[in-house]
Amino acid sequence: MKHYQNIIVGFGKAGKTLAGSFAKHGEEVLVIEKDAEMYGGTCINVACLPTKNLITSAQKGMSYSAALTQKTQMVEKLRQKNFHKVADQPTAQVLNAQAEFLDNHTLKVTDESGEEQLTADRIFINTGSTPILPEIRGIRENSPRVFTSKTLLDQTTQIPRLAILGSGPIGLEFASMYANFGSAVTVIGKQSHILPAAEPEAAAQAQQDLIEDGVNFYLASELTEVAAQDGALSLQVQTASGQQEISADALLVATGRTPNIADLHLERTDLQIGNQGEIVVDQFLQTNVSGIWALGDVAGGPQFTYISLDDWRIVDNQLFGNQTRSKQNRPVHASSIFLRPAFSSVGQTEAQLKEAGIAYEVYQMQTAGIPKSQVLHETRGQYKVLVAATDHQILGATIYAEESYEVINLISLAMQYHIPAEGLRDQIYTHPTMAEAFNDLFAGL
Ligand SMILES: Cc1cc2nc3c(=O)[nH]c(=O)nc-3n(C[C@H](O)[C@H](O)[C@H](O)COP(=O)(O)OP(=O)(O)OC[C@H]3O[C@@H](n4cnc5c(N)ncnc54)[C@H](O)[C@@H]3O)c2cc1C
Ligand SMILES: NC(=O)c1ccc[n+]([C@@H]2O[C@H](COP(=O)([O-])OP(=O)(O)OC[C@H]3O[C@@H](n4cnc5c(N)ncnc54)[C@H](O)[C@@H]3O)[C@@H](O)[C@H]2O)c1
Repeated sequence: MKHYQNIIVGFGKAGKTLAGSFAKHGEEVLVIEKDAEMYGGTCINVACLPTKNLITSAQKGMSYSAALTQKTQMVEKLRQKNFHKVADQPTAQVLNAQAEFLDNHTLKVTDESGEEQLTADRIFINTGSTPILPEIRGIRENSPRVFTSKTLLDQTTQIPRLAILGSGPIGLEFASMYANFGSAVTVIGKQSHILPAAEPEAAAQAQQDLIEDGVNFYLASELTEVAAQDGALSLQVQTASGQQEISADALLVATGRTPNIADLHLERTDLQIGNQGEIVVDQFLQTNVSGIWALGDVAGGPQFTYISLDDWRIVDNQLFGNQTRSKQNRPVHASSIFLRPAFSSVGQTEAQLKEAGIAYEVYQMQTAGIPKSQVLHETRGQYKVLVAATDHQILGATIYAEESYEVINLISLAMQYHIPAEGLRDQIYTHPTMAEAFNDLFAGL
C-alpha cells in the first residue's frame, strides 16, 4: 500500500489549485483524475469556457462548424496547460484512475493496469457534480437524441430544432447560443417565469429578448413523454392550456446537477451526506472524518468555478495561512448568465429587502441610454441598483446589459468594501464603457 502526504480526488478548480499550493510548500501531492479528457476539470473542458467560447462565436455570426473547431482547439490547449501546471511540479503527480473509498483512510484506484490501495495524511475530495436526469418516460430509451450539456458540446453538426428541458442557467445559455447559431429552440420549463429569483422586470425583459432572438417557451409546463418519431423526437408536454406535442431533432436535459459521489463508495466510510447528496463540511471545508476535506460542487452550495476557487482559498489559508478565512466570511460575489445581453446580479432583490423590512431606494435606468450600448450594437437591457435609505450602502444590483459580467464585479467590490453609491457616482470612468453609467444612475442621490 502506497502512502502520500496529500491525495486530491478529482482535477477540479479547487483541487488543481490546491495541488499548486502543496507543490509550492514542497509537500508531496497525488491528484487522481478518472478521465484523461477532463484534466483541468469541468469548467475548462465541458462547461464555463467551451460554452462561453461557443456563445461568443454564435453572437459574432460564426458558423457552428467553425465555432466548434475553435472551441475544440481552445479546450485542448487549456487541458494540456492545466495538466502540465500540476504534473510538472517536482512534488506533484497526476494519476489517471478511478478512485473509491475502502474505508475512512484507504482509497482504491483502478485503471487499465489494475488496482492499487493508497493512504494519505490528508485526502481532499473535489469530484464536482453530475447532471440530474429526471425520470420521464422515453428519456433514457432515446439516448442518442437526448443530450446533457457535456455531450451536446461534442455534437459535430448543428442541431436544426433543439428542445431544452429546464430554464436554469444551462438551459438559457444553450437556448441563447443555439438561437444565435440559427437553430429553432424550444425551452420547456417547470416554473411560470424564467429567472424566478431575480428582479421580475429584468427577468421579463430577458425572456422577451430571448423570444425576439427566436426562442420559443413552454413555461409552467411538464414534459411527460419522449418518443422517437421519423428520425426525430416527439415530446409530449403538459401545458397550462392542455397537452401539446413538440417535434424536435434533439433534447438537451438541463434540470440541475447533483454532487458527484456515486462512484466514491462513501457508504464504506463514516462521511456524512446531506439532503442534496453533498458531502457535509464545516465552515473550513473539513468533513466529519478527521483528515478528509471536500471542496467545490461536491461539497454543496453554489455551483460556480469561482466558489470552488474560493474553497481552495479557505483550505490554503487553514493549512498555510493565518487561518482567518472560512465559508462564513466569503467575500460578496455576483453571478452572470451569459445571454444576449448578459444577466448579472448580486446581493438582495427588492422582494427580499421588503420581506426583511429593510428601507431602501431604487436607482434604475434603461441600457439604451448608455452611449457604449450603441457602440456595442446591443441597446437592450436595464440597470437596477438598490441602496440603503440610511447610508447609501449598496444592497443589491441587477444589471441586464452587454458587458454586465464585468460591470457587476464593480458593484460586488463596492459592497465588499462598503463604498456607498456616492463613490460609484463620483468615480471617473474610462469612456465609452458600460461602467460609466453609474455617473448617471446615481445622479439623483
Ligand atoms: C454547461 C455548464 C456551464 C457552466 N458555466 C459556468 C460559468 O460560466 N461560470 C461558473 O463559475 N460556473 C459555471 N458552471 C459551473 C462550474 O463548471 C462548476 O461549478 C465547477 O466546474 C465545479 O468545479 P469543481 O472544482 O467542483 O470540480 P470539477 O471541475 O467538476 O472537477 C471534478 C473532477 O473530478 C473527476 N472525478 C469525479 N469522480 C472521480 C473519481 N471517483 N475518481 C477520480 N476522479 C473523479 C471528474 O472527472 C472531474 O474532472 C457551469 C457548469 C456547466 C455544466
Ligand atoms: N453562467 C454561469 O455561471 C453558469 C452557467 C451554467 C451553469 N451554471 C451552474 O450550473 C448549475 C446547474 O445549472 P442548471 O441550469 O442545470 O441547474 P439549475 O438547478 O440552476 O436549473 C434547473 C432548472 O430546471 C428546472 N427543472 C428541474 N426539473 C425539471 C423538469 N422535470 N422539467 C422542467 N424543468 C425542470 C428547474 O426548475 C430549474 O429552473 C447551476 O446551479 C449554476 O450554478 C452556471
